[in-house]
Amino acid sequence: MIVSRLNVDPGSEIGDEVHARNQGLLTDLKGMWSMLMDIGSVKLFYVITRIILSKLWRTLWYWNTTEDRLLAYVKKTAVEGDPASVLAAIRKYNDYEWTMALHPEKKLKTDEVVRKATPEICFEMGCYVGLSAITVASQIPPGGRLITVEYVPKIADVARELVHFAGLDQVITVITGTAEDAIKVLRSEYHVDKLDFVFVDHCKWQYLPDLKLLEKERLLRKGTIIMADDMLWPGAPDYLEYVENDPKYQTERFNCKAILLNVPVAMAISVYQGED
Ligand SMILES: C[S@@+](CC[C@H](N)C(=O)[O-])C[C@H]1O[C@@H](n2cnc3c(N)ncnc32)[C@H](O)[C@@H]1O
Repeated sequence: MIVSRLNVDPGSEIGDEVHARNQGLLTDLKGMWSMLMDIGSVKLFYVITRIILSKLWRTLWYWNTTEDRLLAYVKKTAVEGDPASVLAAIRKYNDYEWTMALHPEKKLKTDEVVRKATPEICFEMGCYVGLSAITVASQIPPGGRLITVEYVPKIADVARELVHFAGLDQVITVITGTAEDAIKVLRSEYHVDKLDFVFVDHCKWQYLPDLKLLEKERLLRKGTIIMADDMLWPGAPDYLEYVENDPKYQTERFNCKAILLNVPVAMAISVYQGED
């Protein structure tokens, strides 16, 4: 192609030479590109740029947000009143467009932990559209409940709609606001005495302060399970250091890989050993 654009006859000697040089250049470029892609930060930059550009394109084209599109997709494809089908549709939507919803391996681990623990009173920090909330709510025993907090009002509205669509209004309460503010009113406004299970998945620098606030408000009991996502990437090192070293917690890590980046990620699963 390049040869003909240069107006050189491909069959001629000069044509062959130009063609060979182009091929060499192409191979060099490919080599350089794959070398760059091996460098973690470049790969990270590439993946994030791709996600942002594809989201921007969709947002301008459809003139709505990722969460609006996800909600419409779930309502169109899932069965109303069936949490499993809502979860499957949210997951399927992730194949079309990246969202912040919990990745499949971690969802399975959450299923397992909650099923074994049979917690009645659960609290989540960082609801997003409710994938992890619906996951937890699907596993808790009858009569149990989950209070979840989402900081962005529009996203909290989508989560409420999805919870309603899944038929879980009686089980899940979505609070709009910060986890910190919610913790302060859990006892007075939501009649929580002690929490059996806590899922931590909001902004990483708030993990530790909010955990300490739960301790201070005496909302943890001996045996409360605290599951925290994104331990290694993006990472909450101060939180991990605390739950892995403070004798008030017994912690194990669940290691897996991030889907897009193929980098190691982990969840911390801690059991509170402190006083009630
Ligand atoms: C990683 S997403 C949560 C994903 C969700 N747990 C799931 O698996 O489907 C993090 C969410 O936490 C919310 N968030 C960030 N900081 C927060 C805070 N301080 N309090 C409550 N929500 C917060 C963000 O708006 C975002 O929707």
